Amino acid sequence: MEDDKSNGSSIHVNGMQFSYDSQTPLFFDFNLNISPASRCLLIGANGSGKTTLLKILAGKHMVGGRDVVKVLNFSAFHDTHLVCNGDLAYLGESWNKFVGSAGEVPLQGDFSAEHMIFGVEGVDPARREKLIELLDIDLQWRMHKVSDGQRRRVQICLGLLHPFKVLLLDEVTVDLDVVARMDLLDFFKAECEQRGATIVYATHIFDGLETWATHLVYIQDGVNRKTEKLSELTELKSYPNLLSVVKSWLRSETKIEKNKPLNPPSQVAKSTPFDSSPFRSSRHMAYYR
Ligand SMILES: Nc1ncnc2c1ncn2[C@@H]1O[C@H](COP(=O)(O)OP(=O)(O)OP(=O)(O)O)[C@@H](O)[C@H]1O
Repeated sequence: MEDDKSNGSSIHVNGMQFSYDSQTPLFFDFNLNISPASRCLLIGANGSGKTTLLKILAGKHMVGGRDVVKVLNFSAFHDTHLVCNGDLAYLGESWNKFVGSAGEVPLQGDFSAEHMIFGVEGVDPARREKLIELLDIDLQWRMHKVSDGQRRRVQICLGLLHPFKVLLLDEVTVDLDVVARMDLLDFFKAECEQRGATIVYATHIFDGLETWATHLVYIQDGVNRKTEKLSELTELKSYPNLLSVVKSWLRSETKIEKNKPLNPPSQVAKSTPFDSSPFRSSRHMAYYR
């Protein structure tokens, strides 16, 4: 019988292991629970594993069996309807390099914002209008001629057209001006409060997030160091803001790394016959979904 420990979590990761190719595992026995309707910040130094974790949660890497990485109680990788029906949405790397692509091959063309946004089928017209207005998109924009921030707005709009249940954001506000960023954060907050959506947001920009986020997950070198409600974060009482708290964590992290490695040698990957199996963890398979 299936052992379900997700306890109603929107996101449940149980004993996850993941490594790129035959490298030392980035994640080793990684666990995570994120409750419905939470707005969770994913925090960590450069290279700590935030993007990789979000991609795994988005079903882009096949990791472990069906019960290791679960979103809305389904397997993030195997249950493809999660992404197809829009319940699970991921907004990650920008279109700066690839306006459109087939795998890694960029497709070049003259697309208008209107062409892209109205090309998405089954969308509630009122939601579409609201997003176009919120993101201040000019439907006549030619996608190969607009600025990075304008292109990013169209990308965000496309990603939000369907009313997601779980949204994974990998630093999507970096190209946006301050007004667009704050409006978007307000929109996300309303989506969680009104529809019970869950958001995980990886960022290095903490401005305005103390009152926006409900939870925080802090990872260091693929290790879940802290999962906490923001209201229960004791450090926020002794530091002026979240930025100072995170700065103190990352500074002390450098000292830990200098003194001892986080992963004991026993956790370092050994080459096994499974490495050459087509069923090992693989990012390549995700390109064909
Ligand atoms: N395609 C890849 N192949 C091999 N190693 C990779 C690949 N992508 C990421 N890594 C490694 O995995 C680790 C985690 O990278 P990841 O991009 O998840 O970090 P991050 O926390 O998102 O960093 P940042 O804050 O800089 O965006 C890094 O050490 C990185 O070098």
